[in-house]
Amino acid sequence: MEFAATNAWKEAVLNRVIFTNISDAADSSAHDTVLYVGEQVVLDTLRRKYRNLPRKYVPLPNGLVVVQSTPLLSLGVFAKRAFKPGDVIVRERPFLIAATDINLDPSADGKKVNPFISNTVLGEILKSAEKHFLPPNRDGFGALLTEYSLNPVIDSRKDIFRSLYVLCCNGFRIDEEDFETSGVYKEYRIVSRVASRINHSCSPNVLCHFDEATFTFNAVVTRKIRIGEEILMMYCPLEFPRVERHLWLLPYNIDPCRCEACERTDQEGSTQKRKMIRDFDMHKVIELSPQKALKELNRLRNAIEEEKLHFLPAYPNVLQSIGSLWTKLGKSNLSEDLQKQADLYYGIHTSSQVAQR
Ligand SMILES: C[S@@+](CC[C@H](N)C(=O)[O-])C[C@H]1O[C@@H](n2cnc3c(N)ncnc32)[C@H](O)[C@@H]1O
Repeated sequence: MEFAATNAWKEAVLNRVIFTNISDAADSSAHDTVLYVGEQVVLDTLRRKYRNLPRKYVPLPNGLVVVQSTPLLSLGVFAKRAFKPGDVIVRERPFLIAATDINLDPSADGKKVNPFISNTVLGEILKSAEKHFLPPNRDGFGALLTEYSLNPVIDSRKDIFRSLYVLCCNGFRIDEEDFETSGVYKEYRIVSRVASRINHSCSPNVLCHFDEATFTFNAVVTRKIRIGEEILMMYCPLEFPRVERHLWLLPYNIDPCRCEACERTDQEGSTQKRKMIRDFDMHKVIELSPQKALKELNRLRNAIEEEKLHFLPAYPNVLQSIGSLWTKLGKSNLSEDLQKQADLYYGIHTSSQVAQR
């Protein structure tokens, strides 16, 4: 259902779009001066949970990554040095957080009812919202709409759809539970300068999360990254064969996925491994003899490592289980390293409320 975009209505929704008016170049003293135009409910709820919101954050040193052209499509983010699992490679405050699922009906005077506002209305709102941006953020936001995302429909109504398209294509989704708001919001999308350029891979090397307390977006390394390698995240669940992944990826304008895992010739082998990872039953393993259990767990571990799916929560579980079995078999020396590695990956997960595209 389309709503007439009355001014009052637009105003009501505009108040539900958050801007972090801080430039990327800001030094730490400037973090106190973050100015939010708009939604108070979110901030008030978060303030009850965290004192001094938004907290200062420790910016990463400059020059860890660079945005440049990628064989995948248009631009991507690349490592300027080597990284190891657990390293934070991107940390930044988004310059836009917008509710993309808003339960408001203009005819009901801004109170509840219809689940979605129309794209035209949201597009118009975002367009007017841009006026509030600091100049560097406005430029950063504008630069996100590169030729890769233009299509005839967008092109013909560029003025309205431009911002909306950036939000959909370059934004990360964070759900209501991440914000712990009660009330009207179900979903937000956040847009930032570097992270919004991170492309998708079916064998990703970072896990992304949004940290509420500092209002920062973070990308944590999940497997070794070489200098010059592209930083890649997942846009969809990955324990599925290529055909299924490609269906998941269509809404992200990825058709087809050109990542290393999808370009590999041995798709049959990959499909078998991913199915095994998806269907693996840890409970059944417990019933096996230690030797048999070890064999099964090592099969799972190898499949995860060969498919480069180290980000999966199952990975530290399997490392820890193999370690416990070695201890049981009297070889605690073998289990120590595994436990260390498992702890590292548990750490990566607990710090990560995963942000999705
Ligand atoms: C969030 S943007 C990533 C940055 C984008 N490449 C740019 O130049 O701004 C997502 C878009 O990048 C492209 N993309 C990302 N990962 C891809 C992949 N694995 N294969 C093909 N295209 C991809 C798609 O067009 C997708 O809609």
